[in-house]
Amino acid sequence: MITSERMAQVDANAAALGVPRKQLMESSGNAVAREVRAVADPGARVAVVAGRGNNGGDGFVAVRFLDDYDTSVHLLGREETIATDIARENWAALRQGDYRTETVTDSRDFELPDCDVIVDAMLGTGVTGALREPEATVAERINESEATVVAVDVPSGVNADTGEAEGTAVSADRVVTFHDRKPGLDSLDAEVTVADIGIPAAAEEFVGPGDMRPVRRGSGAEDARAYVVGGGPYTGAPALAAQAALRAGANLSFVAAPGPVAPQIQGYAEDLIVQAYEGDHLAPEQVPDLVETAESYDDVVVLGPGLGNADETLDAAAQFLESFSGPAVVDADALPVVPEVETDATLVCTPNRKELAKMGGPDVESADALREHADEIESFAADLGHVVLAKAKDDVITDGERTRVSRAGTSGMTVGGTGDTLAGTTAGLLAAHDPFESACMAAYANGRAAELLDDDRRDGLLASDLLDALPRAIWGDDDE
Ligand SMILES: NC(=O)C1=CN([C@@H]2O[C@H](COP(=O)(O)OP(=O)(O)OC[C@H]3O[C@@H](n4cnc5c(N)ncnc54)[C@H](O)[C@@H]3O)[C@@H](O)[C@H]2O)[C@H](O)CC1
Ligand SMILES: [K+]
Repeated sequence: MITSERMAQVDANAAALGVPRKQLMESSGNAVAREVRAVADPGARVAVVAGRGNNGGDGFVAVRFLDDYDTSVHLLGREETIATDIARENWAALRQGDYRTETVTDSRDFELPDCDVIVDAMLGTGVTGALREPEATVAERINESEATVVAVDVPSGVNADTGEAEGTAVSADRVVTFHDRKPGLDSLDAEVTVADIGIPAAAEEFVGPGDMRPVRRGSGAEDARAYVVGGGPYTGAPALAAQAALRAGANLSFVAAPGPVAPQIQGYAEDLIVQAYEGDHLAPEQVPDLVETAESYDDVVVLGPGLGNADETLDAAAQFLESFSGPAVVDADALPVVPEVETDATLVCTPNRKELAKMGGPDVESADALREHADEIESFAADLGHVVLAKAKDDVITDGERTRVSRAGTSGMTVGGTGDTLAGTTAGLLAAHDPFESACMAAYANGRAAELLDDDRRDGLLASDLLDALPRAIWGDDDE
């Protein structure tokens, strides 16, 4: 099963892998023609009713594969209003060939020709709301007709994700859908064929620019705040994480740190708000205040960077997670406590290979081998009940059901601190997005930031260099 949104992501990933959407459209149209062949013999009359989006484009392509049929193409709308280049190019191919085409701007002028098969290519996954005119009237005509109706991707007017229609919708005999089943098709009274359109498996397995759609298309959180609980023995880690959160869209980034190191953390960056607590390391007595602060401002917490592993600190980390119920990224020394606690918090855990083993996850022999253990990491995340972003050369991201791999990155990233920027980036995204998707996007963005700097930095990359490149990596330079 695949939702329309995930389909759009996979489609963009395929384009980045060298299989552009026009090529997919060619396969889709070919599959539609195959379906027509299954219901009618050569010579039969086939009317293709096409909309102005890519669903219509699939219909135009199908016509070129049906030269031994008596085809006619009915474009709903003026040709200047065809919405995409690839659909327009396929329309032009018909116009310049010897095909029967007409444009219909007023539904009152539309007469469905006598035909044996109707190809419904009016609207696919791009539908919003009830069918407008002329589509609504044309859908009624199609439904009154005796011809066999083959719908392209989804019957026009039906929401592919829910199966619901807000107004009139085409009632199809058959549906040719692409790549994978759509959740909304199961409830329909139609025979559904899933056509393989040649999307590379890598477009689904690997995180790509398409996976960045939630952040690139959506609006960020109104009031995203990050709250890094870190520092003590180390000061750079919390500063990097907190700055990365700002780069990933947080409006404010706080660091709660022990008094003696707070000025040093502040000294790295004027953009941070550093709040000092008593003592030289995190201890249980600080926890109630920290939890209260984080919860009262709906902060996304980053727990771990630079905390160290004093017994008291680990106890405090466990207590924090037991009483906190918001979203949090857990990293570094705080990771091993996660399996030991009962928590209502929504966690994204970001272990490296060694931290993964310390958490009770699979013991992976080398950083290069992480991906081979993806199934075990998935089961581990399912048992844990939290998202795991296991970081290595290839990152494995899983929520126990969905698992993806991010290959983005460079050899320069083995330098210290890149895990801290990853944790902070995850937090910045987690304020506005689903935890699994945030983890996928953060893994891709952190690696992509390094790729953007690779010409200048090579193996001399610093984690702090990533901060500058993160916004471009997140909001895009690599779209189709
Ligand atoms: N990988 C893939 O998913 C592929 C899908 N293909 C086909 O493309 C369509 C989706 O195309 P898209 O252009 O995004 O949308 P539509 O063609 O469904 O419609 C857009 C078009 O319709 C107008 N519109 C929206 N709502 C309404 C309405 N209620 N009434 C009237 N008009 C409406 C809107 O303004 C746009 O102009 C997918 O289903 C597949 O068939 C690719 O060909 C192959 C890869
Ligand atoms: K359709």
